[in-house]
Amino acid sequence: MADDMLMLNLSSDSAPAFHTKSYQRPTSQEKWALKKAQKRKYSEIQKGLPNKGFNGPKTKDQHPPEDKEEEEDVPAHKSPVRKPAPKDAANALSPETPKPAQRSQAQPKTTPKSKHEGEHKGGEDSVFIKTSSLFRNNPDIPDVHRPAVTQLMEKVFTSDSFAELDLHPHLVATLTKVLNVTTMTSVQKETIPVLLSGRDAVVRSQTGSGKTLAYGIPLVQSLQAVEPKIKRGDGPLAVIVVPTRELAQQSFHIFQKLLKPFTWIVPGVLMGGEKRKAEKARLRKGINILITTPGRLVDHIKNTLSIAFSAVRWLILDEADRILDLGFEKDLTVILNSLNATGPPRQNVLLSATLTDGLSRLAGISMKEPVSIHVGENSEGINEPTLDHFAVPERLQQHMVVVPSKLRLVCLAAFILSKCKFEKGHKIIVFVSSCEAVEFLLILFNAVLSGPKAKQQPPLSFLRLHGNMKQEERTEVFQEFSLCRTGILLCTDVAARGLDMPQVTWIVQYNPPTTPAEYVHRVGRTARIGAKGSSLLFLTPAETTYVTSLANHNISLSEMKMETILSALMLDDRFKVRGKYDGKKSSGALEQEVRERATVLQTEFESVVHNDDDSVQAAKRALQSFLRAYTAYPSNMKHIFHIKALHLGHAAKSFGLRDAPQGLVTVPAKGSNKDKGQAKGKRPLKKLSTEERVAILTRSEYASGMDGDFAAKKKKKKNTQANGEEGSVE
Ligand SMILES: Nc1ncnc2c1ncn2[C@@H]1O[C@H](COP(=O)(O)OP(=O)(O)OP(=O)(O)O)[C@@H](O)[C@H]1O
Repeated sequence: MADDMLMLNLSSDSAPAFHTKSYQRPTSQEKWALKKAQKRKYSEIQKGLPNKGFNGPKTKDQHPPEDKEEEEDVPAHKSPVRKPAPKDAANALSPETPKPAQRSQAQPKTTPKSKHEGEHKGGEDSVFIKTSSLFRNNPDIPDVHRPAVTQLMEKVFTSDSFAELDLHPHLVATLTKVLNVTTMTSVQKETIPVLLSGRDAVVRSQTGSGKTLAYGIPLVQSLQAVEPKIKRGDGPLAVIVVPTRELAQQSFHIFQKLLKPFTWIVPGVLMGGEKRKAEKARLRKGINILITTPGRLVDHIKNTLSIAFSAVRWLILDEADRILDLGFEKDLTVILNSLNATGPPRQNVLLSATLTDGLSRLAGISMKEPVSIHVGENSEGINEPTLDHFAVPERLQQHMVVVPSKLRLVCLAAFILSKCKFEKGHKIIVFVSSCEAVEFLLILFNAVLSGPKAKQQPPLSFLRLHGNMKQEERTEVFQEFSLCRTGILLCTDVAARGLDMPQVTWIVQYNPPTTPAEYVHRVGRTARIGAKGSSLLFLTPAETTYVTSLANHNISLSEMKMETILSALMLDDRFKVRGKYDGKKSSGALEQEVRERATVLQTEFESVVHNDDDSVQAAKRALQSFLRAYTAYPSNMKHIFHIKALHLGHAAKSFGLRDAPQGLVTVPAKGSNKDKGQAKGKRPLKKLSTEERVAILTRSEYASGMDGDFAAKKKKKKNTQANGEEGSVE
């Protein structure tokens, strides 16, 4: 999520604490694993091998191996030598910031410099590695209650061909030759005749069932038949609103293909991140099928004189429930007011895999007796009337795993290794709750799982996609991941809706989504159009009732065991502690060895994070953004996801931090530069209602990528008006 909505003041005084008292000592095996990792790291450095990690000099908390000291898993507030850290994550979001003077007093206490500095002499190249016990002090993993669920089934394909419809022969030929489709999917069979008859429609069918062509085909059929022939100069006859830039691009490419035989109809796309001047020029020339993200369309409605809606006959809201959502409410009102002010009678179409009747009635789109098309039916073949029950693809295998916070990072890494290193042909999307966490994981995984030490040829390929990236990069990544056969995409919910990336085999939800609908869309990036696919949802022991919440929407998950996932580390000799596993050991010994290897991996992550101050700060930012996102669960989910239930120290561990950082706050330090820009009109997150928070987070994630920076726009507008350019934002 965009950083700018919060005012952060991440204190940098996070020198790892050295506890003088043990809270609970690691087991001898864990010590062994630690020693092994330390020894290896030390000898690597002695040999002059490059240190793994982010660039930058070694920090002063690197000490010779003889100085090593196992970091105990002492809850922050039990440390006898430092200023008490917040007991829980909720406190970490408290706006109380230690005053600089207080901080400097606290500093010597947190790092017993004198002791280590002495021993550090002559140890320029040496390293001190600490890791806390990963397998101690974790909450018990409860038995997960999985209520019986009748999964809704939707038949994807029919045996009916497009040729049976009353379509222009060139359109049918294009479907066959250019788009390689001959028989209709269920949603297409039900929707195309309705739309060809001129009716409004509310369409719901599972993800990856062909909804784009379900509205695209009748739209093109109807526009190509308009007499006299449509001219560019007629302007938009159809407006298609989608929530993200990538989806806008994807839909635009489909229309380019569909319109091949009808060259006089011009499609065009408007979206944030593109040059407005170029878009305005295209609008002036004429776009007949306008595909757009809401924010950018509003931008043009307000600022582009050449945009006119007098000819609009179609309004299509793809991913309609997202567009009607809190975050886009205002934009949609502006769009509808503008469309309603002028033009002929309009055909309105709303589509989504998770559209509920209530929502479509709320739309305020003055639909004329819309036809409800719901492809879903239950296993008895009866149409399901309760519309907050969602269908997921039949060949999607859904799993969940319960992982204590401290083990989340190693468990995710082990899962990725198991699929992408030890099995072949996997293409994975990992959903994470914030842009900062995506950035952080990308750097960390590239350093540890994919770096030269991984000795993997070709190396694991990690990509990332989120709303804070530049548009060119977003487009590049989207295309690259769409085309690649294997790889891992780390992303936020910006990639959750509508994107059709072929051959994705696994969807991992590292952070659970805020609504069951978002769950459905995320997992829907795999198992599309009748293909197989799998998904894995990470939950902490405190979050397992989420399974019941999903069951209430007819979503059923099977459980995967964390130990099974971690056991993939046995295949990777990089993490071995006591030599090659011979496969004849007892299950107890195996379990122990898996734990040791997990500890070695965590140690690697922590040493990368603590390699320099920049990376520590990146980890803290990621942690902070994770905590912030955690506050955004709606009130009906707070019994499952409550910030107060998080253990800050354990959460910090999942970001490779050895300690719970202090001073994570939501208001700026007085006098900071950020303060000046952000204090205006922006309140600390903590003071917002949950509804407002959800709206901001949703909007910031989706909109950060699509409607540009309104402040910048306003400023520019002022400048250009001063320069005599009427109404221009360019
Ligand atoms: N009749 C068809 N036969 C074969 N493939 C089809 C057919 N119609 C669409 N497809 C393909 O199915 C895939 C999914 O289509 P589409 O993206 O329109 O699904 P969707 O229902 O809109 O999914 P989501 O709900 O995730 O947005 C696309 O690759 C598309 O080319």
